[in-house]
Amino acid sequence: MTEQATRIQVGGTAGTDPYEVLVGRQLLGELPGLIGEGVKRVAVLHPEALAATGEALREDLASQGYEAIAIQLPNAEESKTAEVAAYCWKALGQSGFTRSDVIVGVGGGATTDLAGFVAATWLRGVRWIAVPTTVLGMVDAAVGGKTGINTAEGKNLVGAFHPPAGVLCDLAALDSLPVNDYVSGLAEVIKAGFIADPAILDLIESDPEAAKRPDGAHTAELIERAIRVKAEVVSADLKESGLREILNYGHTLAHAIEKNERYNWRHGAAVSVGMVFAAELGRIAGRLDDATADRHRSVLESVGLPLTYRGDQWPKLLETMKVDKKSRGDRLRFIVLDGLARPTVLEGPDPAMLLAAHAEIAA
Ligand SMILES: NC(=O)c1ccc[n+]([C@@H]2O[C@H](COP(=O)([O-])OP(=O)(O)OC[C@H]3O[C@@H](n4cnc5c(N)ncnc54)[C@H](O)[C@@H]3O)[C@@H](O)[C@H]2O)c1
Ligand SMILES: O=C(O)C(=O)C[C@@H](O)[C@H](O)[C@H](O)COP(=O)(O)O
Ligand SMILES: [Zn+2]
Repeated sequence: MTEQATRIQVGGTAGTDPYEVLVGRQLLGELPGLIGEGVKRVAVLHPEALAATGEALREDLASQGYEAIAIQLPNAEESKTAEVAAYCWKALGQSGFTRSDVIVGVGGGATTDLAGFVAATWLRGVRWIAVPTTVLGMVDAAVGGKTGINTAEGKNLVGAFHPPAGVLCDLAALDSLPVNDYVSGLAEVIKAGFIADPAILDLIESDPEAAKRPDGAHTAELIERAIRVKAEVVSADLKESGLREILNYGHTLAHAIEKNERYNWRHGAAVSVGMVFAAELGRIAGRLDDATADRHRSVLESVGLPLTYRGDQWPKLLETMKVDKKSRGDRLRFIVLDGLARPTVLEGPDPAMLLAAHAEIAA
């Protein structure tokens, strides 16, 4: 039985299909409605860490009459590869998966990115539903239709825009999330605070310890506020022709760090360092005031997120940043702040400026 849930609408503008993000508890009763009529097969893609959850969901769907299969993926970034996508395509092919069948991705952002990518590519696109089970998945990855995998050259370099038919954020899933992964997700929540909704920062600063816990006083509000920021942006600009770039705040450097660490750093940890870098860049460019730049360090540190990265890696990071999706030709582009909740693009910054910003995050 579905309890009362918060419903946040996404899309429905500029020819895109609308869908809802539900936030609450015991939401799986909503799944059959989202799967829709005339569906014969459902594939549940889940990470190894959620083997029991994935199997329980498969059994539940089978008991409702679907031909349900579970496809187990490696945990975390190991699932975001061409090999794992090919493994899924094979499983779908062997089960006779057609265009009227449905994929359900249950897991963190890595799982939903991969599940969405498999849905986007199988038969050139089948319906999919996201059931995010991490903070980061709920507030960011499962919402907005960016799906994809990593390649040897960089993060998320192959993918497609393929929005889900619905997103079910069951807050109870967060109870089993390791604290390190919980905190990693807070980086994207804090990002939403800096680019659009400073009330998020106030809530975290009022009790950083509570912000790190699923039973914290403001957990649901923080998650819902961050989802609303994301929903509003992607509804206005699904394919990142402009406004959506603000969601990439901190990501230019973050993705380079993740690649440099062979994807063994959590995305949120890298985004934390990337936001400190972007704040320094904004400050050095004369756009961001000292207080707001310093606030990045204090709020990120208060929940235990990293602020620095190995200083000897700069040449490699700079090289990797050139294939960032915001780059145009040889020109690097960064999202910086003109002030709190005033994101903007910094085009082709002077190399000396980049080096100076790097000095501020170099360990
Ligand atoms: N598509 C987008 O718009 C978008 C946005 C932000 C991030 N992302 C992507 O999301 C990924 C990061 O996602 P993440 O931070 O959720 O990490 P993740 O998916 O790697 O999950 C972290 C770990 O937690 C495990 N896990 C997941 N849910 C659990 C639960 N409830 N209990 C116990 N363990 C659980 C996973 O198996 C994994 O080992 C990155 O690949 C990033 O690029 C995508
Ligand atoms: O949804 C977006 O747009 C974002 O930029 C959100 C980011 O948090 C997310 O990590 C996204 O996957 C990055 O996109 P990319 O296009 O830089 O790979
Ligand atoms: Zn991100």
